[in-house]
Amino acid sequence: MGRKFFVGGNWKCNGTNEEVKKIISTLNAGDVPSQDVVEVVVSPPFVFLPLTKGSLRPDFHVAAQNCWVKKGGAYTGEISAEMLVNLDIPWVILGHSERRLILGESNEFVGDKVAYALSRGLKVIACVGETLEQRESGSTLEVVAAQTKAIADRVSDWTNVVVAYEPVWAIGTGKVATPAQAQEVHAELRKWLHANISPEVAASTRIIYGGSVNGANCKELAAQPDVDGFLVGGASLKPEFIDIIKSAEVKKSA
Ligand SMILES: O=C(CO)COP(=O)(O)O
Repeated sequence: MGRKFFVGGNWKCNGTNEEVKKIISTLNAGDVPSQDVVEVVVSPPFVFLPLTKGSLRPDFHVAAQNCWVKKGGAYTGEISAEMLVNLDIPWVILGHSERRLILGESNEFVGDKVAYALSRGLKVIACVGETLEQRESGSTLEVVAAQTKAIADRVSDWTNVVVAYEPVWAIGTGKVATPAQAQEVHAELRKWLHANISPEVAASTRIIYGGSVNGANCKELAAQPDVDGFLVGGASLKPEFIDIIKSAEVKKSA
């Protein structure tokens, strides 16, 4: 089954109203491959979701960066999956390492969030990835498998899940994983899905890479057989995000 290339832009906690408008107008003017070739999803901070959704070109979609683990209610400061659905926001990023590590979200909590968001009809970009210490101690595969298992234990339909492999040591550091390093973990993750879920889910689930992706390194990464796209942080705020979207062409000609 063909996996459509996927490029997500995670704006994280950045931007003013004016800056967001500027980013959107750059994106809207960008010459990119068609939706048959690449799926593009940008993720502004919550407060800019309506502005972004209202002014972004229709072939690009919008994601929230997080949502609450269950139905909304007395949870001060949280945003529920229901609210995102109500605003017609189709996607949500869950389990980003910044939330796992800074806000203490456990594998189980992230798994619960993914399951709840999917149950409300959202599509999920579920993030996994090891720290430098974990990589150096040789436990990368064990860590990403445990993170993925906590999701798999709670989710039966993977149609609306994109897995983002984001090694923590590569995020915001300028220290991108080599194409071989990314390919190795992506292939292992796919093997894990094959063995623990099904051959169909392994073949059809997109596994995208995140961590210091930019306009210069994206093509080589995109050429790896198990790299199905990117989740881009810093460079998604810049015009080079368009070049990263264009790296989908590498797949088309492969
Ligand atoms: O965390 C990331 C995307 O979610 C990656 O961030 P950078 O591209 O800034 O390294």
